[in-house]
Parts: sequence; structure tokens; C-alpha cells
Amino acid sequence: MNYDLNKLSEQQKKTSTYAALQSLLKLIAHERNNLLIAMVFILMNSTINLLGPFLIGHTIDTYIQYKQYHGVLVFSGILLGMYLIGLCTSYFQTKLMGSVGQRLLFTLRNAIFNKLQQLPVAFFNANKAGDLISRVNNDTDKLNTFFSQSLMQFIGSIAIMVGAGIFLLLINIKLGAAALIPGVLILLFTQLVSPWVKRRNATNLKSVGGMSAEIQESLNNFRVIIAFNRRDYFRKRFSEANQDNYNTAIGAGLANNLLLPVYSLFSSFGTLIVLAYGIYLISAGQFTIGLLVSYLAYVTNFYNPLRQLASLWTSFQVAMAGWDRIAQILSLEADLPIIANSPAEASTALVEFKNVKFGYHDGTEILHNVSLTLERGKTYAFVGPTGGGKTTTASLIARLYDPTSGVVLLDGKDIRTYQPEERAQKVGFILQEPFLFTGTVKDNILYGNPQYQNYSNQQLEVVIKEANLESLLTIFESGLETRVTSGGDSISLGQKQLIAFMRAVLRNPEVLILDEATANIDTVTEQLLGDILNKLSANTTRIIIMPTA
Ligand SMILES: Nc1ncnc2c1ncn2[C@@H]1O[C@H](COP(=O)(O)OP(=O)(O)OP(=O)(O)O)[C@@H](O)[C@H]1O
Repeated sequence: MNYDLNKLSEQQKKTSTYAALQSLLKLIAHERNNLLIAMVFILMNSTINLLGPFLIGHTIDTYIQYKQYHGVLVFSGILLGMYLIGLCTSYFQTKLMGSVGQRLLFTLRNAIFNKLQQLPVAFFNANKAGDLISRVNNDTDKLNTFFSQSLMQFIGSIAIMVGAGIFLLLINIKLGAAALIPGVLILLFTQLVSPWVKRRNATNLKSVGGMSAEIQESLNNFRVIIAFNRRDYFRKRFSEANQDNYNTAIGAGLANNLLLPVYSLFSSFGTLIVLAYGIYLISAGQFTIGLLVSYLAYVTNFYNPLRQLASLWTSFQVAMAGWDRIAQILSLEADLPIIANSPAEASTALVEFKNVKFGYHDGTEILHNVSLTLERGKTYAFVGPTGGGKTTTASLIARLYDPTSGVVLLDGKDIRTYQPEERAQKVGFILQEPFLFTGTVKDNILYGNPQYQNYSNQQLEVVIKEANLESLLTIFESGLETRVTSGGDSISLGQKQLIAFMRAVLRNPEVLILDEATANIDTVTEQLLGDILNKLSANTTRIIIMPTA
């Protein structure tokens, strides 16, 4: 399965705006009531906006022309009341949609993060952390902006436009049809340029992700950069990423700003048509001045929201481009499914490889038809040259990947039949570069170990003593409470490896894999580790990975 999100977006057939919107709406189905209430508010607001010009026209023709000021006062009061109601509905609608947007942001970020937790190692090999962070932070925020600020304006503008269009046609069908022609042309133009606008925005979001990945990489490797005095190299790379982002942002800005002037031009045409044709009709005695005033207000009511729609449509295209990038992650499925047990594969060995072939996603085969058997309680060494495939073999025992063909058996059963918790319990893997979390030594050695989670320091020290790990703990200045930062920069690499060692041994796994795990440890401590390994349960199989001497 291809997990490279950027390649995936190139291969994927372009989703239509409608299909993208449908899949997004499914995600916010539980907000249906709030959306409906907000929509009622916005429609009330639109109705008020539409009735305003009609009442003004009526007041001019019925009262102002005949100097009946009482009627003028009454209708002024009605208008004032209507506008106050409009103010309230607008306020509540904005408040409601603001919270819908925040909840959507919350739901989306949780959904993406949960999905990231389910995806296999191959996914993280194929994608840069910076780009993923940008998708979780930046792209979700584009959707929030659209939902909290633009969606209801969007619906409101459409409602006013449609209403104004109907009024224009009802009052005078010929004048209405003439006034609406530029509007129809604008809609055709929008339909034509929308895919291009969305593409420009998608390219921009991609380059924001690329820049974020660049920053992340240089921050992670700052020591190497400084030691090799290669700040200029990363400066150049960052400058290129920044330049790319600048170019794509200009491109997106150009696309996003194209609609507004075109809309303005066409709406001016609409007004001009009505003025010219309307004056002609008045002179021919077929229209009144009051009606023309109303009419011009409806033309404005038709074209102003249309102009607003230009920028809202852009915000919509940006949100949809962001949603595509989010949906790409959400649609991925882990390709390490749990399968039903097949008794035919039964084996008495603790670990067995049967004709295993494996290659990473670039297609090169790394393991060529490997068959091996590892017995319970024995110690094995995987020795070989750099890049020979030792870590890869161990990764298959921990099921970080599945073989391309052949089968891996763990404790007599196909490894694919195990639930992740059970498999992780059976296999302890100390990686070449152990990862530590910010917290204490205690937090780190209890990571992934529910058994001792609620133990006090004293209780845990007893367990550590029983596991013969006591001598390792004394290496840390404040014992279990020694502070460790993420990435473990506050302690040495050897100390990191010791924490990873204690973490793995305390889980009492049936297979313990040490991937060059003592490379940074002095010979005295290495001897200690050897003793600890010898005292492990008689059933534990040890795999020690080391390079060819
Ligand atoms: N994530 C990956 N994606 C693609 N190729 C990989 C990946 N990890 C390892 N390889 C390739 O697989 C081959 C075997 O690598 P592996 O890490 O298993 O070797 P190793 O014997 O453990 O080496 P070392 O002693 O350096 O740790 C190498 O050619 C390496 O380039």
C-alpha cells in the first residue's frame, strides 16, 4: 500500500467539490441542529434585507409622494424594528457558528491524531513529520475559518441573491431578465475557474507543509548542523522552501483575488442595464419612480451578495483544498490487518520465518526467502554487515512490517493473528536509537506497561530489584525521579539505552531483541547487562544484533 500522502494526492482522481463537501458533511452530521438553527437565523436576516427595499419603495409611492407623513413614520418604525431583529439574528448566528467551527476543529484534530496512532511504521517512513503537523494544525484551521466565518454568510448571500432575483423578475419580467444576464455570466465564469482556484490553493497548502517539514528537520538536527558548520546548507534549503511557499502563496492569492474585480465589473453592468432600461420604461409610462428606486435596491441586493460570494467562494475553495489533505489521512487504512488463526501454520518454535521475502516500498527486496527457527529460552546473535538486513529481520519479528511473501510465526501462530497488545507483550524490542518522552526515568520505564502503572517508587524499586535491574538504576543521579526530556537530550546516549533496556526487561517479554543496544555503553555496564540477560526467565529468547567485527 502506498502511504506517501504527496504521491497519493497526485495519483488520486480529483474529487469534485460536491463529493468533497458530502464527505465533510458526514463528519459534522451531529451538528445538524445547530446548523439548522443558524440557517433559520440567516434566512430571517436575508428576508429582512429583502423586505427593506420593497417597503421603502412602497413608502415613497404611497406616502412620500402624497406628503402623508404619518405613514412615513409608521413604516420607518417597522423598518427600524426589522433591522433590530436582523441585528439579533446575525449576532446569535455568528456566535453559534463560531462554536460549531471550534468543535469541528476539535473533532477533526482528534480524528486525524487517532488515525495517525493507528497507521503503521511504513506511513511514518513515507511522510515527513512537519507536513503531518501542518495538516493537523494549519489545514484543519482553514476549515474552521470557513465554518465559523464564511458558511452562513455564504448561505445568507445565496438566499438574498435568489430572493432579490425573484423580486426583480416578479416586478418586471423583461427588466428582471436584462438585470440578471450579467449574474448568469458570472456563475458560468465561477464554474469555469473554480477547479483552478482550488488547485492553486492545494499547491500552496502543500508547500506550507513542505516548509514545516524543512523547519522540523533542521531543528531536529541542529547539533549536526552546528558541528559540521552547515548552517548555510540548511539556510539555503529553508530559503528555497520559503521561496516556493512565497511563489505558491502569490499564485493562490492571484487566483483568490481574480473573482472579486470580475464580479464588481459585472454587477456594475447589471446596475447600468437597469438604469438605462428603467428610465426608458418610466418615460414610456410603464414604470414608476418608486418602483425604480426599489428595483435599483434589489439589483444592489442581488449583486452585492454576489460580490461577497466571490470572496466566500475563495474561502470555500481554500477549505476544500485543506479538507482534501485531511481526508487523505483519514481515508488511509493500516495494511497490517489481524487475520483469523490458521492451524496449518502451527510451529513449536517461539519464532519461525518460513520463506520470508521482504522489501520496503521502494521495491528493492531486502530479505530473500529467509527461513529460520528460534527456540524458546535460547540466545541468538544476528551478525552481519551494515545494511545487511538485521534490523529489518527484527522489525518483522515485532511486526512493524508484514513480509511481502512467506510467513512469520510467533509462539506457533501466524504473527498476523495476534492483537497488537498481545504481540507487544510477547516481543520486547530495544531500538538502535531509543526514544524517550519528557518526564522522569520512572515514566519512561513504565511506558507501555500497564502492570506497574500505579506502583509507588518504593514498590517499583522492589520490582526492579527482583528483575536484577537495581545496579542500572544507580547510574541515574536521582534514581526513578531523574528528569528526562523528549529525545533524551539531558542524558547520555548510553543512559538512554539503559532506560530502554529497563523498559523492555520489566515487561518480561518472551522474545527480547537488542538492536546494537549496547553500542554506547562502557564495558563494565555492558557486563552488568550481560548478567541481567543471563538471569532473565529461562523461557525468554534473546536476540542480540551486532555488526560484523
Ligand atoms: N525505512 C526504510 N525504507 C527503505 N529502505 C530501508 C529502510 N530501512 C532500511 N532500509 C534498507 O534496508 C536494508 C537493510 O537495512 P537494515 O537496517 O535492516 O540493516 P542492518 O543490517 O540492521 O544495518 P545496520 O547494522 O547498519 O543497522 C538497507 O539497504 C537499507 O537501506
